[in-house]
Amino acid sequence: MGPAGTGKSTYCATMINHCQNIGRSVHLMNLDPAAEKFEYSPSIDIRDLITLEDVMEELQFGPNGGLIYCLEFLLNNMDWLEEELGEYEDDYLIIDCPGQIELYTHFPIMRRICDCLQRMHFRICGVYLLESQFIEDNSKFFAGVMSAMSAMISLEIPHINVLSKMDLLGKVKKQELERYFDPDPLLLTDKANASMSSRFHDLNKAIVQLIDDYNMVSFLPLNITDEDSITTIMSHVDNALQFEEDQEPKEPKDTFDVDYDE
Ligand SMILES: Nc1nc2c(ncn2[C@@H]2O[C@H](COP(=O)(O)OP(=O)(O)OP(=O)(O)O)[C@@H](O)[C@H]2O)c(=O)[nH]1
Repeated sequence: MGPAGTGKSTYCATMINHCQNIGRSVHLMNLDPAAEKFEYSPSIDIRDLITLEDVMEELQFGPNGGLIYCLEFLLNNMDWLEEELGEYEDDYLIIDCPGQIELYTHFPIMRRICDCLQRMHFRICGVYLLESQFIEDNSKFFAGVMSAMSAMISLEIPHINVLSKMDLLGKVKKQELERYFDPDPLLLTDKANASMSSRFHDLNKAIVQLIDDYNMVSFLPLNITDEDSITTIMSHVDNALQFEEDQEPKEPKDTFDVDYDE
């Protein structure tokens, strides 16, 4: 998951490549009805069920409304997904999600998709990508972290934050960068305060406190050409999936239905 253009499809391709190299059986599932091309062709593809282009053309929806419609359509046709998933019981699926963050933050759509997958006994781990450039601007970083936190809270699945496109961060000093991998909340607040009017200092402090309470300020760096960073992310995903396996089986909560026409 993650905002548009943050590198989700590239992440998926990198991870699939890595999994294939270490001999894991892995497949790509595409949940973006507007996706155009992939490095690996998806084994399961929402576009086989519905495409954004068709919805926009036939129902005269705009791109965002159309996307919501497509995912609602998927939710109303989960037997299609169940059938597609039938043959992948013991394999890893990497799910490439759309970049509209409202799907994770306030629409319950992704939550309901996760609930359905859990009912089918899949264990799920969320990986949320933010671009490394976010750390060059503190307020941008806060906004990104809060969108990641919002996704974590609404999906209620193990959640890993990843900083993508690390190769583009040439100019940032190493020590400054490390601050974001295991950040000190006080330093983050000071840095934000330094560039903002004193009117916002209490707000900055409260935000940093909140994101620190949820342990959301920690990020794993992803450099797609660096095997170590890929292996580290993979091992966090493995730990999260193992954690899920060790939990008592739980009946996922039913989320409320929303009438989008209204
Ligand atoms: N330099 C650099 N570019 C990257 C990296 N990852 C992705 N990109 C580029 O960023 C652009 C967007 O990458 P995608 O992987 O398509 O991003 P996405 O999040 O799937 O995009 P949407 O599905 O449109 O939201 C592409 O031009 C990629 O080549 C990276 O690690 N480094």
